[in-house]
Amino acid sequence: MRTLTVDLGERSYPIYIGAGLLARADLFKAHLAGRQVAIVTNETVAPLYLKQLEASLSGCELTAIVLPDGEAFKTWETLQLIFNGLLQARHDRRTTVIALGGGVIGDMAGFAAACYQRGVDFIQVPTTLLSQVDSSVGGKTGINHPLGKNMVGAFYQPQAVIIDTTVLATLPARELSAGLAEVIKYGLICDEDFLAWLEQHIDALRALDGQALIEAIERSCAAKARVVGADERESGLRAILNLGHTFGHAIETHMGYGVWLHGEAVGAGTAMALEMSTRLGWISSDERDRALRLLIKAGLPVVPPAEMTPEHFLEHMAVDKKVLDGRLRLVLLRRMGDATVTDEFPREVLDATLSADYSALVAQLDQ
Ligand SMILES: NC(=O)c1ccc[n+]([C@@H]2O[C@H](COP(=O)([O-])OP(=O)(O)OC[C@H]3O[C@@H](n4cnc5c(N)ncnc54)[C@H](O)[C@@H]3O)[C@@H](O)[C@H]2O)c1
Ligand SMILES: O=C(O)C(=O)C[C@@H](O)[C@H](O)[C@H](O)COP(=O)(O)O
Ligand SMILES: [Zn+2]
Repeated sequence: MRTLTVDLGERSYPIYIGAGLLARADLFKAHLAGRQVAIVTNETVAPLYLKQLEASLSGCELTAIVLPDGEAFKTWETLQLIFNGLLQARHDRRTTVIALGGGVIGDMAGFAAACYQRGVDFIQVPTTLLSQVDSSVGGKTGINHPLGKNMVGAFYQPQAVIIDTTVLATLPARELSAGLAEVIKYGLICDEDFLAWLEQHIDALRALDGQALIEAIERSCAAKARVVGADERESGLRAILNLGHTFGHAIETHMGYGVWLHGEAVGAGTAMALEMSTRLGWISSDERDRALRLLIKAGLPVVPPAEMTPEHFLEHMAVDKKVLDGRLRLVLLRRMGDATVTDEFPREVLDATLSADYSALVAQLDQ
């Protein structure tokens, strides 16, 4: 087992990474506030892993809250189902909420924990690659609004993150690729060595090689822990974790939540951020192409949806959480492995990025 720490003073917590950790009763029990535990999961994950987790929590007073599955259910209405489950089973302030599932479950269960009786403890047990490398770490919790992604939520840190890598065996290939978008993100924003490692190991990761997965998860979580430890509430540096997300969130909102997976939208959004960084002269077209090849090898889309016009993008991007005083701020690459958040770009470069021909960009890659 590998153990990392998210260093946030009195809110610091461990991230445990290893094969078979769902069976480690000792890890779970070390982080419970009291005897009451509410497991929040969904109708896909419950039949696969709920019994295993319940076995590790023997002796606890358990409630399982099983939600409908999908990004389209990351809503107020579903949040209310969590509160109904907690109240019906008379959960008190010493309850621990355990999120068992992907990022949708983790974000919602964390937000419910932040709100229930003004805050109860929670533990993240992420079961998708995306949630193991990104969403379970750092305390961003929340739900979507029809007008914008993750627009209602709270910063609320878990007590621990327990990552069992064996659960990835049942993850659909499309979801694995979506997770790789966030893994590649870390290489691009802050770790060029990791980017080179990913180029060497992308096939092994897609083939679910256990050692490669553990290394990718550990390096990703370490990068995220470093950034979050330096800027928990995104007053500056943390925004680099949003590479590709301003464009990507526009795609998710415009297409309807769940039509494009979050990781897929981040893949295409990252291609747009790479293109804009190239047009600004910050990275070369060879460097852009190198990153595009890796995204494609990971099984990700790098061409935004054909039905989205520049005007559609601009409309959705105007409600991005990084907008300040009406000014759009974007995460772009100054160099490979070095991201920055900036509002200093000519409007024409943004317009050119939004109307660029991404299919042509892909077509020239192999020529
Ligand atoms: N809080 C953050 O910092 C943060 C970071 C990145 C993404 N997010 C959010 O995370 C969400 C995306 O998370 P996601 O990609 O995990 O999607 P998800 O939670 O929808 O899970 C993807 C699918 O995989 C299924 N699944 C989960 N584990 C499985 C397993 N082991 N075997 C088989 N099927 C399994 C789920 O039921 C679902 O159908 C988005 O809402 C995004 O906004 C949050
Ligand atoms: O943890 C962060 O900070 C991130 O930006 C991670 C992103 O991958 C994630 O999608 C996050 O939910 C986006 O946050 P938002 O504040 O832009 O909604
Ligand atoms: Zn993301």
